[in-house]
Amino acid sequence: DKSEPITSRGMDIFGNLLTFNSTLNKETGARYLFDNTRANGVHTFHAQRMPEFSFLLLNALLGFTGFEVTTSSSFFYDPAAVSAHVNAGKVYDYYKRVFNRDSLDNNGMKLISTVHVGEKWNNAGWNGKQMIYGDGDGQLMISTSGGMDVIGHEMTHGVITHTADLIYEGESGALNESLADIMGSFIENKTGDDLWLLGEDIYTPNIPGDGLRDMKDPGSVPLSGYTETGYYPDHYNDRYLGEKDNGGVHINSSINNKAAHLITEGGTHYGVTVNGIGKQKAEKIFYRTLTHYLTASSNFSDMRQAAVQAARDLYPDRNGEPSVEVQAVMAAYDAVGVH
Ligand SMILES: Cc1cccc(C(=O)O)c1OC(=O)C1CC1
Ligand SMILES: [Ca+2]
Ligand SMILES: [Zn+2]
Repeated sequence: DKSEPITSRGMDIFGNLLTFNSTLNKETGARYLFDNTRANGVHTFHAQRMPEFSFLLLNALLGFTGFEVTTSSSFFYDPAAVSAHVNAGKVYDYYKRVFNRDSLDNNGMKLISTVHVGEKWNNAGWNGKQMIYGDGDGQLMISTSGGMDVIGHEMTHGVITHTADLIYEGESGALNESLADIMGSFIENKTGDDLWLLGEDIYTPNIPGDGLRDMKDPGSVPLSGYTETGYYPDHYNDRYLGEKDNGGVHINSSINNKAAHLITEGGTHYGVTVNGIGKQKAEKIFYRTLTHYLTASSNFSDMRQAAVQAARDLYPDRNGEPSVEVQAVMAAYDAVGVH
C-alpha cells in the first residue's frame, strides 16, 4: 500500500501551531488530513466555499464529501481544516476516555468533516452523516470549526443519530439541541461562566464575552438570530410555541440547558434551590439518559423522567431516600417548570 501514517504540523484558526496525525502518499509525497490512528479514520475535507445547498445536494446524492486537504510539505496551510481535524480527534478521544464509546456509532465509524462549506456561511452542522463547517462572514462568526464546543456539539448530533435519534423538531428537537450543547460544553471544558457559553470562540469576533447561547443565563441572549423579539427562555412556561427554528429547537433547548447548569453547579432559580453535583456526575447522567432511556419522540417531561431514572441507576436510593444526585435532577427540572 502506498500510503502510511505520518505526523504533520499546521496552524489552527487562532494561530496555534499544532502537530497531528495525517497520511503520506509515498509515491507522490503528498500528505492528506486523514488520521487513521482513531476509529476507521478521522478524515477532513474542504468544499472550496461552494454554495452550501450544492454541497449538501452532492453529498446527499453522491456521498460527495468535498476535496482532499493536501500539502506537498509537512505543513498544512488551511487553518479551518487544521482546527476541524484536531478538534474532531479530541472529541473522539473524549467519548472513548469518558464513556468508552468508539466513535459516533460506538462501532468505530469514520469521522468525516468538511470545512469551507458555503460562502461566508454563518453555520455549522451535522447532516445526518458528517460534520460540516462554514467560514462565517467575519462579523457574526469566523470559521466555525475553530470552536471546540461547536465541534463537540456537531459530533454529539452524530452520537444522538446513532442512539435516541431525537426527531429534530419541537420538544424532541430541543432535547437534541440541548444534549449537543451540554456535551459540547463539557467536552470543551472551560472554567467559570465560560463553561456555559456556546460558540463563544467563533462568535462576533469584535464583541468579547458573548456566545450563541448561554446555558447558565439563557435569558441574557436575544432571539434576534431567529428574527424573533425576546430572549432565550429559562422556564418551560416561557417556551417558544412558534414555527421558526423547526419549532424552537435552538430556542427551547435553553430550558433543558438551564436544568443541566443547575444539576452541575446548583443555584436558586424561580425560588427553587438545587444543590449541584459537579460535571463528572452530570455528564454520566446525561450520557446514560441519552443512550438508555430517550427515544426519537421524547418530550421534556420524558426527559425529566429519563434523567431521574438514569441518575437513580448510577446513584441509587439510600435508606429509601433518593440520593443527592437524584434530588438534584428532580429539583433542577422543578426549577425550570418541567414535571
Ligand atoms: C453555529 C450553528 C448554526 C446553525 C446550527 C447549528 C447547530 O449545530 O445546531 C450551529 O452550531 C451550533 O449551534 C454550535 C454549538 C454552537
Ligand atoms: Ca463554550
Ligand atoms: Zn445543533
